[in-house]
Amino acid sequence: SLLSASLLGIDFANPLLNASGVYCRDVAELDALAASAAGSLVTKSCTLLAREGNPEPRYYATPLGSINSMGLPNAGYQYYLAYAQQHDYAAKPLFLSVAGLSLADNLTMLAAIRAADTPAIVELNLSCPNVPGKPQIGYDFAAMTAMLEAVTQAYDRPFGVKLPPYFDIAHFDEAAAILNRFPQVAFVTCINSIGNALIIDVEAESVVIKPKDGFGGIGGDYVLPTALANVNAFYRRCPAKQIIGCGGVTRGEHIFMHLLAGASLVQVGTALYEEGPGIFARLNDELAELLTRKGYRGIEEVRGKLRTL
Ligand SMILES: O=C(O)c1[nH]c(=O)[nH]c(=O)c1Cl
Repeated sequence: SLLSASLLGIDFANPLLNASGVYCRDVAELDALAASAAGSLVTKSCTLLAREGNPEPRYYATPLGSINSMGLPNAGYQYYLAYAQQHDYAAKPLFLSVAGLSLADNLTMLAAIRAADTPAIVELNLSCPNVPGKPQIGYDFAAMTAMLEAVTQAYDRPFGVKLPPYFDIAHFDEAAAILNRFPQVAFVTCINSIGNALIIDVEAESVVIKPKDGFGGIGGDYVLPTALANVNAFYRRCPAKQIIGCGGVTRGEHIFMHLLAGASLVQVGTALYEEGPGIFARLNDELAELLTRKGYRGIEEVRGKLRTL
């Protein structure tokens, strides 16, 4: 139908899902997403052991978006694997986001996920922490290569990677060249939050979140152009892979932009946090109205059709 989407040969009723980390940390939230108009859902990035995460306030929203330094609070990978094993895949697909604190942790989690033999699709979060003092994995190309070499040995199913935003053409080139060495990396999710931003409250003359002296990843309106550029950069450079867009979606026309840029599915983070799962019905309606007004019969006709001048 009009909004039907496809990834890894799997059918989706529509291209929308949550961004990992938003509205997906416990069963109640995951069940609410499963019951919503979202075409699929992804779990909070998990670690080997459960984590409380950073002290609060660790999330703050402004009229233009959000800032967070959650610190990977999650119930531990077995919790999300158990959820994946009871999920009704006939209703909608489910993604498991994995963000091990070490390569060893990722290998342990992926081996368990593989052994469970669930239909869940793995999204490997490369914005996970690296050795202290070194940049996150997504910004350490040697570590990223080593991680993918080890993961593709341990996990023999197609999976995807969640990338941080890049801002330099040479970085798009280098990151894509690494990913293209791994055909098993079947999709790329662009982008994670733009890291280490700082939001200031003038009234209080203060930062707005407690961890890291107020430094945190931003999402929302702040990041839409960067998200679209990363979607299109990897769409152009990775013709054998699919792209999941993430960043800056608050209205149907933003989903349309992500589709034009090359996205097959589109994730919603900050706007979902602020509006709740009802947002998916609104966004699907707005997207359907836009597609119909423009004479499209399906989102497949839109994907990657961005014109240049
Ligand atoms: O602080 C977090 O939990 C977090 N926050 C983000 O904005 N992206 C991530 O990938 C993670 Cl893991």
